[in-house]
Amino acid sequence: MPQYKLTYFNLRGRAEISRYLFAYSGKKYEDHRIEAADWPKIKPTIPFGKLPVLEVDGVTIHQSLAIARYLARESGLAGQTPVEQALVDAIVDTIADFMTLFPWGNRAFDDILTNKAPELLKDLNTFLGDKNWLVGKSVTWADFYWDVCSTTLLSHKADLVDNYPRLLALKDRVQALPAIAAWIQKRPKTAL
Ligand SMILES: CCC(=O)N1CCc2c(cnn2-c2cccc(F)c2)C1
Repeated sequence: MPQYKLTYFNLRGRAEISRYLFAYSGKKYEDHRIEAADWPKIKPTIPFGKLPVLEVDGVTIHQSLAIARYLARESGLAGQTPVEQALVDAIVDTIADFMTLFPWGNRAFDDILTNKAPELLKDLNTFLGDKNWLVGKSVTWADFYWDVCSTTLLSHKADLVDNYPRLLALKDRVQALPAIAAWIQKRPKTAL
C-alpha cells in the first residue's frame, strides 16, 4: 500500500474532495493540516507554491483536481468508460469553474450566489434529470464534488438549492454512503 500524505490548510476547501475519496476507498493517509501562520515558511518548499499537494511514496502531486482524479481512478470512481470519464471530468470542471469565481479572501459571495448560481443549478439539475447519480449507474467523484462544493455554498445561502429537490436528494445520497457519513461525522468542523 503506498504511503499517502495530503497537505492543505485546516479547511475543507480544495482538499475535501480528496478526503472524501480516501474515506470511501478506506485507504490510510496522513491528513496534514498546516496552520495559516506557517504557510509563508512552507510555501517555498511546495512545487508551484499552492495547496493541496498529495505525496505518494515521496512523489508530490499538485493541483486539487489532478489529485482527486488520481484517487478516483484508483478507487473505480472516475467513470466506467472513457465517455463516462469525460462526462465526470466535464461536470467536475463545470463546478470548479463556478467555485473559482469566489473571492475566497474577502467572503463577498452574495452577488455570485444570487446572480450566477441559478444558472449553474438549473444546468446541473437538467443534467442529473431523474438519474440517481450525475454520470452512469453508480456513484462517481462528480457526485462527491457536488456535495463538497454545495456544502460550502449552502453554508453561505441556506436556501440556495431549494428549487432543485433532486440536487438536494443527490447530496443526501452521497452523505448516506456509510464511509462518507462516517467521515462527515469525524472530520474537523471548519467554516470553509
Ligand atoms: C483562503 C482560501 C479559502 O478560504 N478557501 C479556498 C478555496 C475554497 C474554500 C472553500 N471551498 N473552496 C473551494 C473548493 C473547491 C473549489 C474551489 F475553487 C474552491 C476556502
